[in-house]
Amino acid sequence: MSSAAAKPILYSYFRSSCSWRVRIALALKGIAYDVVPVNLLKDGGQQFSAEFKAVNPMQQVPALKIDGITLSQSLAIIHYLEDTCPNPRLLPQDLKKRAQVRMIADHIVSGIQPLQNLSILKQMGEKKMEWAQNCIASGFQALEQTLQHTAGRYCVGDEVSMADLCLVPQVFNAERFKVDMGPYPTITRINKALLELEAFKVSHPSLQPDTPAELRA
Ligand SMILES: O=C(O)/C=C\C(=O)CC(=O)CC(=O)O
Repeated sequence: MSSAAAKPILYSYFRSSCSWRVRIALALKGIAYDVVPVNLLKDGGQQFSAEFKAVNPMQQVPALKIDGITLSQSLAIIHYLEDTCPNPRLLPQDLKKRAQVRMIADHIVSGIQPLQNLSILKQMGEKKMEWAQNCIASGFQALEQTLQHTAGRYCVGDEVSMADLCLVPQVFNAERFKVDMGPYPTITRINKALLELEAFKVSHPSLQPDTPAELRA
């Protein structure tokens, strides 16, 4: 069998929001894969090991070995899955809606999550919680307003899109960092609707092979 036919391998950490985005895409598209867990806290962070650096020089999860290449950066991975496995589609056909999906995804992926990721929080010491709350809250204020124009049942209209794959893991982080979700009724409603879908359930941080027993669903 050629490497192109091998099952993809996802390097993942159960509660990494970026890993979860990719797990949702794989689940929605029905792509079977094996998980190699990378524990971001253990041994000073397994992402910094020489072994993992050889897989992903960026020393971050997720990374996906697929079709003979190794990809990192969750949205680049999701776009590859979209290009190679277009059903169900995660980008709307309508070009304006498509741009709105990308706008929302980028807002979360570039404008919120990197400000509250592990490497930044480590440098915040005691201010960690407050910092994460402020970054997520200011990002969500903008997102709430944006969604009031774009949302149907989901972030953009009534079809699940890449924006939704970014939203749900970011709300999980917000809850983890005890952000008051009161001011974001649209975000809360869409998150709830998405969590009813099977692909969002099976990929949830509480159900992963590396989820610690005390956090398992
Ligand atoms: O505290 C830990 O268990 C370690 C890391 C994470 O969960 C992942 C992140 O860096 C946050 C994120 O996904 O945005």
